[in-house]
Amino acid sequence: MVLLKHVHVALSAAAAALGSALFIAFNSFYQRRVWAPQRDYCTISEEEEETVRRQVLVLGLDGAGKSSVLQGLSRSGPDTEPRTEQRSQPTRPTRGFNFISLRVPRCQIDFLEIGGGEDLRGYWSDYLRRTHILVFIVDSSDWSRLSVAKSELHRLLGAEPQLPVVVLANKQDKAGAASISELREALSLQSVSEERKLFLLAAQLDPDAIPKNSTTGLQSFQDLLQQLV
Ligand SMILES: Nc1nc2c(ncn2[C@@H]2O[C@H](COP(=O)(O)OP(=O)(O)OP(=O)(O)O)[C@@H](O)[C@H]2O)c(=O)[nH]1
Ligand SMILES: [Mg+2]
Repeated sequence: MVLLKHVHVALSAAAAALGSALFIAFNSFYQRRVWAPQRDYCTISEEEEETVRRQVLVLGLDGAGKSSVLQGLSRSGPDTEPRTEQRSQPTRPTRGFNFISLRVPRCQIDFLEIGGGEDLRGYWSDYLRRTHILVFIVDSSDWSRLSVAKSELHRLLGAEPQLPVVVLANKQDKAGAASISELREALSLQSVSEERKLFLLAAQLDPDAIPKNSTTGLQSFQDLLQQLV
């Protein structure tokens, strides 16, 4: 059993590594076609080729809402209301990685999610070095695992002391969800050095409520990232 578990973890790691390599190769090869919020696809002109690329690493425990956030970002432009036909699709646990690219003025932001399952968390820090911003997503209603989220977050903070961090307090729509001030305390954010750029934002991506209520927090999140990149 132990051997099988090791083989499984090794295979997951290999899949994540291979996935990342393919992701980089794919992006280099197809960098002339990127998704733009206001247009379906745009071809980058010579002038636009000076656009900088930034990587945002999206981490957090399994089920926190990482894939849902990426899906939400790819569905809504800067000021578009969610449309009925753009209802979110159910997400599945990410077993390796997941990515999207967003085009904002003068910048292409590559979002890379690594799955949050226990067997994948050990590989998170391998991806920090190439990252410009860390987004750490927390399920605000999952009180029983806030302490695990806290240790994982502080492990990452310790590994990259300079990296700007955005903590997204997701699932604010759920009954009993921790408030922003409760999360600041539960995640010990007050102990983080004042020199680090650290932000705590609320979000709610309830797949059933989104078409009715466009206040998901994703717009503020995207605006903040644009400021940081
Ligand atoms: N009520 C509610 N449900 C949410 C919210 N965000 C995500 N979910 C649901 O939470 C579940 C897990 O979301 P995912 O986006 O797959 O979570 P993940 O962080 O990508 O998980 P892994 O890929 O396993 O690491 C899905 O059923 C989502 O529909 C939210 O803000 N509110
Ligand atoms: Mg996922």
